[in-house]
Amino acid sequence: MYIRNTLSGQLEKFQPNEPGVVKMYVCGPTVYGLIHVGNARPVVVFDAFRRFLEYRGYRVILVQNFTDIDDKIINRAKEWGVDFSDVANTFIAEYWRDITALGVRAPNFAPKTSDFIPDMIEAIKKLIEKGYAYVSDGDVYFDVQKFPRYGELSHRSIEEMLVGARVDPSEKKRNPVDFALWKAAKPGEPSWDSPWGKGRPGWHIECSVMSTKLLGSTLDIHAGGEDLIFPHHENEKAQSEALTGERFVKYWMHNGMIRMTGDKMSKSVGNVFLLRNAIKKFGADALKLFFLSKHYRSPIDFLEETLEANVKAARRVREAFEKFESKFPEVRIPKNDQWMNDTRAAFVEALENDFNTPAALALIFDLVNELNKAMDEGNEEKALKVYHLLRREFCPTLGLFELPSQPRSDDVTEALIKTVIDIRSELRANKMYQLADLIRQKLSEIKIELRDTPSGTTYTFKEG
Ligand SMILES: Nc1ncnc2c1ncn2[C@@H]1O[C@H](COP(=O)(O)OP(=O)(O)OP(=O)(O)O)[C@@H](O)[C@H]1O
Ligand SMILES: [Zn+2]
Repeated sequence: MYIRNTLSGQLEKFQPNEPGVVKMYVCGPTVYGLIHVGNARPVVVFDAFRRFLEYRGYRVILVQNFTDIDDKIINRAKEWGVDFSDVANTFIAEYWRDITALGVRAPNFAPKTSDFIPDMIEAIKKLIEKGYAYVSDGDVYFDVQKFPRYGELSHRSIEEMLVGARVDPSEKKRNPVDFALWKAAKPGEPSWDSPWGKGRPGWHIECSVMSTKLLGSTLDIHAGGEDLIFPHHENEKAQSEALTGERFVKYWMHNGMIRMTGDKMSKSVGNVFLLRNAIKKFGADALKLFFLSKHYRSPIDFLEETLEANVKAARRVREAFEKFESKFPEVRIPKNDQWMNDTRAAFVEALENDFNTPAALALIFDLVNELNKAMDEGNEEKALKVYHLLRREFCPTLGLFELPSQPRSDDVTEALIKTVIDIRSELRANKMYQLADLIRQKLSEIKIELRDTPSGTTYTFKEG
């Protein structure tokens, strides 16, 4: 199997440290709000990758953290007049709801920052002892100049970083590129006792500590969105390697960004489509097809047309399965043969090439056509073989079609809205504007927004 390692920028043969075992860490969400479609991409992609490793016989130990101490969480807690942990625990619960609705398997461990504070303090103490970190007025910083390989992952030099760095004269850092390991407490913020006074850990140290505590000093795979390469992963790497003297990660995998209206879908930009609304509108399988139809490293634009095509594709697969299942309600297992082995080999070959899910999906769709053809021709034996590979091996390996189909804004709803729009257009044509406006208002109350365009009236579901 080959994986493109962000560290080398090359395709590399995959060989975990311990034969047969894969230790994998994925950076999880900062829990101060509901997750959006962009946040769901690494979750879906790396869940599928983990399933594929298991399909290939590896025992995978997957850790995905929750960042539950952060400025954004603290600000939200102040705004809402609750404790920071109430905000975090609320959005952790909401996260599980969303991920379950999406049909993604939970990681083996889901640690929270707040559960590992003593370990983080220990790690920071060691970094100071080893000369990689310094205390400055209650803060502790990592001294990047002391770590010669700093910049190796993001492929930039400290000089380049300095050009972009903001120099604040009140800074307590020696160098603007240095980053915080520990931040002194500000009034009204959650804080913990430490040798440097009350404070809280910086963002990067948490992932270094939680990953190595749970998985050991070298991880086989560290994954996350490419927006995390710098500074987050660069800093995690520097701290961890400075601490242990060993290589932190064998393979770094980064997914490309989901874009909306040209930019990265992001809470700070405000161009987000919440995952739960997307599941409601398109269904979990169409969404997963949307993520897996492009290579994990490519950017994808979140476009209605693309999603609609995925909805149709998902429906086509489901219909073929349902047809087979209604014809043959008993579970039957085909005898293995050369064709099945060759087909498996083609599936594996696609995914062993830097997890090329578009190629694997193309094979799945070809097989769906074969399934339909075999059923039409009454070739039961062939139909069973194709069905078996699809339903019990390939689709579960990518996490597809496991949940009961979820009615999105289903066909009946769609037809009803269109009928109402037609009646409203008729009213407008007859200058009965009051009634037409009443219809618009009533639809808006149930979160359906109408837009009159020169080519007719369109509608969207309002967020929230
Ligand atoms: N638009 C996106 N496309 C793909 N992955 C994303 C996108 N936005 C965030 N991610 C990934 O989601 C995971 C959770 O990250 P986190 O909670 O820090 O989100 P975030 O980057 O703060 O989101 P936002 O920018 O919306 O605040 C990370 O792996 C991150 O790389
Ligand atoms: Zn992280």
